[in-house]
Amino acid sequence: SWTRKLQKRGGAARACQEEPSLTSVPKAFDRDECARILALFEEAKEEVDRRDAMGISRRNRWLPRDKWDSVRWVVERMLKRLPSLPQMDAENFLERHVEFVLLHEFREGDFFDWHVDSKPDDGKMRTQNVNVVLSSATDFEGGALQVGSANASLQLGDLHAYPAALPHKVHDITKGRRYTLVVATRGTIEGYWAAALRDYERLARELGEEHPKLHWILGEHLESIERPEEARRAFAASYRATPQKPQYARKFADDAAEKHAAGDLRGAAEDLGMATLVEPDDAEYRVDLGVVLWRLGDFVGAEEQLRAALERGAPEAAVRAGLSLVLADAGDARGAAAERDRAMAAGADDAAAAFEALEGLRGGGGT
Ligand SMILES: O=C(O)CCC(=O)C(=O)O
Ligand SMILES: [Fe+2]
Repeated sequence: SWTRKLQKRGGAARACQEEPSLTSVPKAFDRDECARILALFEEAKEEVDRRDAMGISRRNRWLPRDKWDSVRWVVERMLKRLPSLPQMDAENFLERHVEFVLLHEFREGDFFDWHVDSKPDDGKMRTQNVNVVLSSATDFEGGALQVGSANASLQLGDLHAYPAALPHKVHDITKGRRYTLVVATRGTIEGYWAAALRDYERLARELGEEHPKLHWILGEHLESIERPEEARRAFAASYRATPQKPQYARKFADDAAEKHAAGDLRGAAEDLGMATLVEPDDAEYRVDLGVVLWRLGDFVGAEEQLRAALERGAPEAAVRAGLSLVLADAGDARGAAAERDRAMAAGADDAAAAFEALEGLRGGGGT
């Protein structure tokens, strides 16, 4: 199935041109119009939305559906200025293509970390986000709206549209208040998810080292389209890009040790696989993974990990002892003998101890 996946990927036509991601119309609404839009929400209930784990801190006011007639003129303007939206009259558009109409308020200290508002399997078919800036640039500080790698302009009345599936974030607001109108639209656009995946891959590549969450978003997407191996790599890249990377790797290795002790070899191999992806240069995790793969009967994988461990400075006598057992089990008696000799030459006592410990594991017991 691996090769099939790879073929599918390689064979897919690649767009040679990047999708337009953020469309901006400066001053699409004048000062009075912005005030009128704000006033539409005067009676709406204020909801404090604080979800730390998701990087959300803001206030929401939802426009109830029975008040949607009052934003028809706003939607009309959007349709006129954004020709890429499905064109029809505003009433129909609201009826068919609008999921919700929302006012965002960000106060000092608020933020909205990297996220996407659309997933292929969420059943919502949310496509474009349409935002109107309802505060003057002098009313607040910070709060940049970053859409992919671009920053949207934040002048009063500016109109922005971008794919809901394109990672975006509102940077920390350091002063004042920042209001935006959010109109969530849905539709069916051919190629939407293919374009989204290209964006995820590009952003992970270009910004991922500074913004680990972009790898995470890519990983979740790959998971949802059933590409679990690639998803794991993306999650590992996310851990790798954080300052806590050694702790994450250690945690995976510790979990693996527990699973190994409990006889869950597959679980242990998976966790150690993550540890080696998060800390590719760590010799110890490779030794552990090599041993688990050997016990699982994956001799090719085991040899690969043990040799990689040697290259990264793992204790030679013990690791060559392991290699010798792996090669013996793989049916390579000559290779096994050669590694045994090298192990003994590197340190007879250490080699003997390693042989004993590993032979103990081989009995199928060990625990
Ligand atoms: O700038 C804003 O408040 C909008 C940000 C956002 O995440 C959205 O509209 O989906
Ligand atoms: Fe969003």
